[in-house]
Amino acid sequence: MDVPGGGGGRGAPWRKMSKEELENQYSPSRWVVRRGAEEAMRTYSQIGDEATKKARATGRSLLDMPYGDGEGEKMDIYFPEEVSEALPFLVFFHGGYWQSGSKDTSAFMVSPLTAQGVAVVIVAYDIAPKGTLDKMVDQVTRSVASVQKRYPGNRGIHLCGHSAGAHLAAMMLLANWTKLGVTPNLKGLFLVSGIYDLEPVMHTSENAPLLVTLEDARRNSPQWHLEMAPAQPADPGCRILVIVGQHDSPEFHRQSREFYQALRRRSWEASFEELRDVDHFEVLWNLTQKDYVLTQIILKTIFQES
Ligand SMILES: N[C@@H](CC(=O)c1ccccc1NC=O)C(=O)O
Repeated sequence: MDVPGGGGGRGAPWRKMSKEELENQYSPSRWVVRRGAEEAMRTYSQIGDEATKKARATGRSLLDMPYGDGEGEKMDIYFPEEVSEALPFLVFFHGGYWQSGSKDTSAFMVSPLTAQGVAVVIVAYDIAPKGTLDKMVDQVTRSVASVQKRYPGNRGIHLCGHSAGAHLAAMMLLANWTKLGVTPNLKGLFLVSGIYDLEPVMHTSENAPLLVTLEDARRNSPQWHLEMAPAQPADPGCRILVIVGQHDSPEFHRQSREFYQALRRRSWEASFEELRDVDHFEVLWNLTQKDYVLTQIILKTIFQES
């Protein structure tokens, strides 16, 4: 099979990069502008940890709800004060290159969203080396189906993912819901600083615990499916917002832009947003703030459609 004709094809810029340059492009912490790499990562974990503690201490929640039989197949559900049968849901998948991160430190957006009447679900999945990419995609698919089964009267489910989590969210566009016996009421996707073509990542040190082969990479690349697989009908009721931070690396910008363009070519209702003056991590920790531009975009989108 040939490689995609677009940015992932033979002429893709990453194919001409040295090993060091590729490593650099796919190390988000090396592109932060306001602090050192380690400090940025530390601050990110700290803010995620504090936001999660706050969400668990102050609001109503159901923690560690199983969405499958596996030990790691759990999700935390955070509710707004107002009890309602018909809540809009936002389901979040954390990042960490499919090998770090946890639902227990990823409730960044819970407080500002529950305060406005949105139920927020933070999903755990088996990161590598325990989980493979296929396993993670399957788990995330079942978590979304489980939200729909548990709350059939929901007023729409929006998915949000950061970095590797944006990849998992984007893979939901290819999910076979019929197999799971339920079609989630998907209204939108917020894809934040994501990776949609996994092939370049396969050539970096991040692949050591993942052990992704070229076939795994393609099977699990939404970009590849959009460009190469037979066209699937786009869902006109599902809006997709592809978001990248100004200080994300040029390769992260390229991945987001090309995924957005591929979505548009396949008739998805997609839009693209570059967020001013934020790096790969700040974009997420800013979601703890109700006034942050992305928090406001998410709320506006959810309430326009619910
Ligand atoms: N090793 C990476 C860490 C990283 O990429 C990351 C960390 C936390 C949350 C998301 C991340 N990126 C993609 O999933 C780095 O050097 O930036």
